[in-house]
Amino acid sequence: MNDFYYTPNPEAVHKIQKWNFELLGNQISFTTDNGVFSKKRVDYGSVVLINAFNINKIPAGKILDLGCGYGPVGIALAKKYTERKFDLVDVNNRALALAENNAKNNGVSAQLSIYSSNIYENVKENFAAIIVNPPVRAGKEVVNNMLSEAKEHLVLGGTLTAVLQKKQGAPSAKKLMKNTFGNCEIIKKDKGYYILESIYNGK
Ligand SMILES: C[S@@+](CC[C@H](N)C(=O)[O-])C[C@H]1O[C@@H](n2cnc3c(N)ncnc32)[C@H](O)[C@@H]1O
Repeated sequence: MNDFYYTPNPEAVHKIQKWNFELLGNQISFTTDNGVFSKKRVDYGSVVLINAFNINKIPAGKILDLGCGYGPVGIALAKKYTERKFDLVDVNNRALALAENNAKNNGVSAQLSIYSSNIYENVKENFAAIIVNPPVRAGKEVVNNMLSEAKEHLVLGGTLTAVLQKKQGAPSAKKLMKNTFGNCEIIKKDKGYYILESIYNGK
């Protein structure tokens, strides 16, 4: 059975769960299901990522939540930064339907465009920031493409912010980001999770 969270149509038997989680000072209600990533609580790496992301560092413009799952990153940021617009994309249709529903239930639908995309395939704009908790289980090629192709989808001064565990490839991801952008900083380390950030400076 296809029970992977990183495929378009997971076949896992549905098991809807509803719970609340506080992110950036807001109580957010989530509905999740089998066949999506981190269905019982917001992934710790995503929490560290959301908290480390600095909106004051980025230019004006939209933000891309790449591999949005059921939507915790984009929804938490939209709830806090009400003046911003976001695109949320994922390859998993079950996760996308949950993200739509979660956006509606938390009153942020108007700020979000949620659509299917295999990495950047259907992403047609350039963003002020791309934020990603990459699908390590989907393999290195997907993760590396998410990081290295980000450059083609950022406006000048835009940032790529990614979370990876040290033991799941953060050091090599840092090298890749440095090679691609000419810069990469570890902006936060927490329990083995590294938050990596590169700025697109036109080179
Ligand atoms: C580690 S999860 C993070 C999910 C969500 N951002 C969160 O914080 O819970 C990575 C996400 O990337 C998605 N993904 C996997 N392969 C993808 C691809 N080729 N293109 C777009 N998204 C993909 C998965 O379906 C999954 O939802």
